[in-house]
Amino acid sequence: MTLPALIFDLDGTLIDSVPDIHAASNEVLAENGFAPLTLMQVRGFIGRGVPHLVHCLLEASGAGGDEVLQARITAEFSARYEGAVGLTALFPGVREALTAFRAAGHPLAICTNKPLAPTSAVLRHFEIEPLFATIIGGDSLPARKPDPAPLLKAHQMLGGGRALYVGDSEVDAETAQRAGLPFLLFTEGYRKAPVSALPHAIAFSDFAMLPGIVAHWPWQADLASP
Ligand SMILES: O=C(O)COP(=O)(O)O
Repeated sequence: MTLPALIFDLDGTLIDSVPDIHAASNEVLAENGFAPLTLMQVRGFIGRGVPHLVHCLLEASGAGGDEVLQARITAEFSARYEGAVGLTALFPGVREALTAFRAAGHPLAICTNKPLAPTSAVLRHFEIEPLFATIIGGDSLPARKPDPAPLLKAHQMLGGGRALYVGDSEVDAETAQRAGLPFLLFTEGYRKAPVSALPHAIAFSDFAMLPGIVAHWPWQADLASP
């Protein structure tokens, strides 16, 4: 019997990327004459893709609503951030959990709102890209999460069937709900609301717990799974 597919969000779930995103944001803001923002401010802007991040950067800098500026800063941020991985870390236990899932035969995928180029760069940096059969980025489809289309596409690319989505945020919880997949909430990521406010099947704080959770998943009782 095929083992369940596991689909992962990236930022705030597998990787702690805020320091690099914060640094690239402040460099681009400085080049355009704006003051730096705090790490926690930028952390709150992550999860809905680069255009949303840049929109929030400009709003917080008192320059929202300028579409020409938005387009320029989006291009400048993308160029600066792509390949900026030096301050990014895998969350503890991620490499071990992913390696164990792959060795056991679980089909693995990523469904992130981060564009494909920086996604691939960071996965190559940590030498984990070959573990994933499918990678859906924020620029893979016309729609981004919380639209369910990217998650449904990742699920389909893995052959459908039993699957779980693992993520850290409000966006991920809504996406899983709309796609009809059970959602596993990693509590140490970038969510803004309390755990209780996010619809989820189970919450976990340490990737060392994940193999046990998946191995004992109550599929029969899980009416949400397709
Ligand atoms: O907003 C982004 O660029 C990426 O966020 P995600 O990996 O949590 O989807």
